[in-house]
Amino acid sequence: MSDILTMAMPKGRIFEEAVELLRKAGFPLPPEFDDSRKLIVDVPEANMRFILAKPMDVPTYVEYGVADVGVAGKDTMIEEERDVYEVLDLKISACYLAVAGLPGCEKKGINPKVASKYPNLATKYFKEQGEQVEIIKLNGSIELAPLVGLADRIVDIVSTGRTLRENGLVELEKIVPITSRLIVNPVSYRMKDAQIDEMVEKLAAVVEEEKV
Ligand SMILES: Nc1ncnc2c1ncn2[C@@H]1O[C@H](COP(=O)(O)OP(=O)(O)OP(=O)(O)O)[C@@H](O)[C@H]1O
Ligand SMILES: O=P(O)(O)OC[C@H]1O[C@H](OP(=O)(O)OP(=O)(O)O)[C@H](O)[C@@H]1O
Repeated sequence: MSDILTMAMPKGRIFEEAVELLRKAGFPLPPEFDDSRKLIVDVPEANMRFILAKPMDVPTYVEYGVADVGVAGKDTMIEEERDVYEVLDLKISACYLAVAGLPGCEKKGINPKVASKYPNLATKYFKEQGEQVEIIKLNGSIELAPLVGLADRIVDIVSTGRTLRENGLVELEKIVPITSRLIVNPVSYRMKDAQIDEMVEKLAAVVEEEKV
């Protein structure tokens, strides 16, 4: 009998799509899984334990090895720069990161303010662009910042573009496309290689099938 495999799952919007993908790949996740408030769910039928974390924290749980594998948005991977392997693009929860602001905001003066939930990513991006900016870290409702004069521009996720549109903001530059990834702790990959390879193969087959 092989060891139990612990998987860190992001709560919130990625969760549902990730669960669907796992079920399609043949992992027998019980119906209670879908709307439980439990943070640790054992699935003995799959020889797995699931831990439910805040999306931005998934790479941390995997880096420290309390989870062998995890599902993480590419945005969190770029922001957190954790020491984990990214083994598969699950192609779920697609969106992108962009710079946005009020029309005309790109002409603002020296050291403009940029609000974001992704301070490391935003710092790196503007450095690469050769532009000096002041980053203001916010935790949500990023689009509010330029509307009330807290920031000149924002770096945030865009999906349908509805939040930008309904707040009179315009997209200035696309930074990077985002999807969720299967990530693995490097030590777990050595110790539980057969189990993890099997999981990657099963999920990769479903991702391939789902391709349009
Ligand atoms: N429209 C979208 N807005 C935000 N994130 C999206 C969107 N579409 C896909 N994602 C993915 O979902 C992840 C965020 O999920 P979610 O919004 O549930 O968590 P959160 O940012 O912690 O939200 P909250 O703080 O509101 O709980 C992002 O890391 C990104 O990879
Ligand atoms: O392009 P759209 O389809 O409008 O999606 C993008 C919006 O969704 C996310 O916010 P979320 O709903 O997670 O709330 P938050 O601002 O509190 O993070 C993101 O930060 C944008 O605000």
